[in-house]
Amino acid sequence: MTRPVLLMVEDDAGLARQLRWAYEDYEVVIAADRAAAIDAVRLHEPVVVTLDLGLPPDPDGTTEGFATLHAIRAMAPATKVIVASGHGARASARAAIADGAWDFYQKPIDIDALGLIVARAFHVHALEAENRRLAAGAGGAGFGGLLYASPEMAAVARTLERVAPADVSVMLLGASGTGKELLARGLHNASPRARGRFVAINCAAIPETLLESELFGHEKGAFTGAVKTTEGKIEQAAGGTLFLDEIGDVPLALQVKLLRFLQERVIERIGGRRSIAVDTRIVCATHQDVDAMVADGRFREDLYYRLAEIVVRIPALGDRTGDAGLLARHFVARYAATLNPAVTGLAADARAAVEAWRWPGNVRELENRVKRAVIMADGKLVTAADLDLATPADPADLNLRAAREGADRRAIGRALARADGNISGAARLLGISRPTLYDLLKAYDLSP
Ligand SMILES: Nc1ncnc2c1ncn2[C@@H]1O[C@H](COP(=O)(O)OP(=O)(O)OP(=O)(O)O)[C@@H](O)[C@H]1O
Repeated sequence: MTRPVLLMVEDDAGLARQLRWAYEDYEVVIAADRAAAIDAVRLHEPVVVTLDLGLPPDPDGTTEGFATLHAIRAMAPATKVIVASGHGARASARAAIADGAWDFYQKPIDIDALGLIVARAFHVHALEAENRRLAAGAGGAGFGGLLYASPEMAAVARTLERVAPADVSVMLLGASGTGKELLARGLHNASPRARGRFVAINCAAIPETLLESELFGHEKGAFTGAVKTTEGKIEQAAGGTLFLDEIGDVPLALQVKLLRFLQERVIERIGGRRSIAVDTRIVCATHQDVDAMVADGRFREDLYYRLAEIVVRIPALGDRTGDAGLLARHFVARYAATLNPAVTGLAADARAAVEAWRWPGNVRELENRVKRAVIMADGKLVTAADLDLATPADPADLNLRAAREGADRRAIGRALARADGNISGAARLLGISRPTLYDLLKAYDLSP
């Protein structure tokens, strides 16, 4: 097996000799200056680079080191660059990290300590590469386009992977912009129906009067304007998956028709007399509180049970540990490539702001903010101001508040899960009243 290349940019010949043999897990390549480093990056495409900031012709300063860092970042943005900071040079290490370095180590070098940092960098790079591979849907594995590092989303993905092969109906519950459509597509792609079509319909976006014909189709002459016979979405999804987005917006009269289809698996086009058998898998989604809708009669209970053989709750972006930062970096890279290639990453204040923001609009909001910020950015790094986000104020205050909120969210999430989404049950488990739980759900923008 070939060993991965570790490029070490080091101008001290004695130290370089020592480093060359220090790490047996890697093929260590040494470069003594910027030009040699750039050549080595082109030739070997190393995943991890260690970089001494003091390089000739400025061995006592950091200008050459920074120029090398920028050159590497421009050529290979995914490379993990670990910079060396001489004693008393923490400020330059911090500046290097703000400029896109991944980590730093203190000189004089401790071979074992540096080895750990390097090993971690390789590991993180491998995870990111795996995520990118999943995001690109390579090989049809995983859920196409889904990017996450959080345990919360990993659990969702595991559940969906498990239910994908079974022909059961799945209901995805989550706020707007949490990726429900992406997950529905992932479910289709991971199912035996992947060769069939994935047909999506947003039940909230279509006027009530047209929704029936969109779903069931119509015969020529069925109503004014029906100039030709048209298949509905249900028929189009035969052999594949039908994704009913915003199912909570389907009016009661149409719910009856939908239920009949789910029971008998046949449809009649509007104005038609023929029953047409359709074999399709139903995945639906809503941001609404369907339990409450069932409770007060706005959603038919019998239809709910047909649609919700498996219910999967999609956590809000703010509840996914570490995902906002990962997605922000992903969208910066994606949009910089086409909209503003000068942009190479996020400034420290932007990273802090991304972590602190609650993301009420979830991934869609994050994507839109980053896209706009990439266009607006003056420099190489997107700032908090470009994102139109406030820099988090006093970190101590913020942390305490965030910690309390985090604890509340976790407890509420667990109680809701245990009470199967039932508000009264969850409130009892939490030892609070129903109205208090409702207030908390609203304050934290959670859906039961
Ligand atoms: N985990 C993720 N990784 C990468 N992109 C994501 C992820 N989640 C969502 N997105 C992107 O965010 C946007 C919104 O996702 P999507 O349309 O699936 O959300 P939704 O929950 O169906 O929203 P709505 O209910 O408002 O229709 C899309 O551009 C999608 O590609």
